[in-house]
Amino acid sequence: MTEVLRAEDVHVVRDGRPILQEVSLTVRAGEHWALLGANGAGKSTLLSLCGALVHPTRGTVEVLGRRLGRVDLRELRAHVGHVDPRHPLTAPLRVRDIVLTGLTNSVAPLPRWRPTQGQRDRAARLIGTLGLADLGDARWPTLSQGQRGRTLIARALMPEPRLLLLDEPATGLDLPGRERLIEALGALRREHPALATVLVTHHLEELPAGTTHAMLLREGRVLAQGPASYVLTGDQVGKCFDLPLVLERHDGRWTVRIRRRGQDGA
Ligand SMILES: Nc1ncnc2c1ncn2[C@@H]1O[C@H](COP(=O)(O)OP(=O)(O)OP(=O)(O)O)[C@@H](O)[C@H]1O
Repeated sequence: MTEVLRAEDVHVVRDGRPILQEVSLTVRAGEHWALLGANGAGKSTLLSLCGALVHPTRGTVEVLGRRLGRVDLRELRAHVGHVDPRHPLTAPLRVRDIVLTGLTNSVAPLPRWRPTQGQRDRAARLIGTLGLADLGDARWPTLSQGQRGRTLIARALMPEPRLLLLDEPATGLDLPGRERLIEALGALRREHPALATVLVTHHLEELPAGTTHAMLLREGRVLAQGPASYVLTGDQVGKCFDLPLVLERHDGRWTVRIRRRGQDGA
């Protein structure tokens, strides 16, 4: 399968402090990675490297076959969908216009830029896939947090990226909002089988059933990585969060709870 991302022996140092150490990761087309770890473990820093937002201090990162440090990061970023929960939009734009700004990589529509009919059709299809078909004309300030998140995912997909990065996309969503997001990610994966995704979260309940791989980060180092069913066990996730945990998987989704003394064989 085609590699979309390869990080080798990456170190990131900030203010003289190691943030990531000896991190290697390869993501291939069609793979859906979960990046898990406690607060401060280095997840967002690793996602920034994947999105060509920062350079490693040491080691190599290749995004879509191009080595960071040898190519124009801005040009490379245009080919990676990065869903930023802090999207700086305040204007009351309509959902369909926000989604189209994914093509110009701008917060607001560019003054003289006009989308083609084909681009409009693609925006409408993505809006449908993300479960927003009835909201194409709705304006940003009237959207719920979950609807905003799904709008931004549709926006990130407009330029047909091969890699989609999601930083805690379910944060702040209520239960229906979270489930709609997970459903939309499932639909996306079915409709775009070659798309690769990397999703950062603290919560295993937020992982879609289609998650294929996982990486556990602890204090800037990789604790475990590989196929999700191998990595996401009570023992390994427990080490990651420093808690005795019991993990269960039903219909592809995960639940987790603390293992009580005297229960579950402890
Ligand atoms: N530019 C920076 N300068 C100094 N320290 C930084 C910088 N960026 C991140 N850090 C530190 O690096 C560590 C890892 O940060 P990062 O945001 O990658 O962690 P995270 O796993 O995403 O955490 P969270 O779950 O809290 O979002 C933290 O201790 C953070 O304070």
